[in-house]
Amino acid sequence: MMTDLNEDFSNENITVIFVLGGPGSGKSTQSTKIAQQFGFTHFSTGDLLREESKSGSEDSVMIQKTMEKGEHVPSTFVIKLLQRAMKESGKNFFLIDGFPRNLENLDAFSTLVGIEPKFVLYLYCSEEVMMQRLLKRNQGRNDDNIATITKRFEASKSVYPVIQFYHSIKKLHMIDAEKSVDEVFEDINTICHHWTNDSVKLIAPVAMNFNTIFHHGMNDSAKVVTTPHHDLG
Ligand SMILES: Nc1ncnc2c1ncn2[C@@H]1O[C@H](COP(=O)(O)OP(=O)(O)O)[C@@H](O)[C@H]1O
Ligand SMILES: O=c1ccn([C@@H]2O[C@H](COP(=O)(O)OP(=O)(O)O)[C@@H](O)[C@H]2O)c(=O)[nH]1
Repeated sequence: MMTDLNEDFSNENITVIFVLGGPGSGKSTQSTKIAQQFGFTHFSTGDLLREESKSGSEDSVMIQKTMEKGEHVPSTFVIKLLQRAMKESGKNFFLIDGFPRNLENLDAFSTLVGIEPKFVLYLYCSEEVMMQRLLKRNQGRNDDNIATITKRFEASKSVYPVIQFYHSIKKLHMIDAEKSVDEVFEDINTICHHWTNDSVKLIAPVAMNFNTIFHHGMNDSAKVVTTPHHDLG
C-alpha cells in the first residue's frame, strides 16, 4: 500500500506505466484489460478531462473547448487532475493512459510529479484503421467526427519525440495495435509478464521493430530527435 503521496509525489514506492497511441489505437480497451490482469489502478487523462469539463469548475469551459478543437489541454491542468486522482485512490500501482502526449507534458510530469515510468507501451495503428474505429466507437463523444478526428491525428504527432525518447532509454515497447483485441493483449501480456518477473529492463522492445515503424510508418516529424533537458532514466 502507498504510504505517503506527498506534495511532489516523489515517492519511490509508486509505480507508473504509460500507455500511448493515436486516437482510436485501443489505449482504453487495452489499458482496462492490463489493469484488470495486473492490478494497476487505471487513469485515462482523456476521461479525467471529460469529467472535469462537465464539473462546472473554473477550468471546465477551457477544457471542453480545447477538446472540441482536438487540441491538447495545457500540462498543468492535466497533471493537477492526475495527481488528485492518484492521491485520492490511495493506491501506488498506476497505469496512465493517453499521457504524456508531447515533450512538454513529459517534462512537466517529471518536474511536478517526480515519478518516472517503469516502461511505456506505444500502440501503433494506421490512421485509416483508427479513423474507422473512431467513427464506429459510438460512445457519444463530440470529438468523434471526421473533422475533429483529423485535427486529433495532427495533434497526436507531438507524441513522436516522446516515444523516441523512451526508446532511447530502452523503456519503450511498440505494439502492433492493428491486430484483434485479443492478439494485441497477448503481446502486451508477454511484456507485462516479463516485467513482473523483473526482467523487462533486460529485453529489447519485443512486439515490433521500432526502426521499421518509426522511420517508415510515421511522418517526417517523427525523425526529429528531441530529448528533454534532463536525464529521466
Ligand atoms: N484491436 C482492435 N480491433 C478492433 N477494434 C478495436 C480494437 N481495439 C479497440 N477497438 C475499438 O476501437 C474503438 C477505439 O478504441 P479505444 O480503446 O477507445 O481507443 P483509444 O482509447 O486509443 O482512443 C473502440 O470502439 C474499441 O472497441
Ligand atoms: O493528456 C491528455 C489527454 C487528453 N487530452 C484531450 O482529450 C482529448 C481526448 O483524449 P482521449 O485520450 O480520451 O482520446 P484519444 O483522442 O486519444 O482517442 C484529446 O483530443 C485532447 O483534446 C489532452 O489534452 N491531454
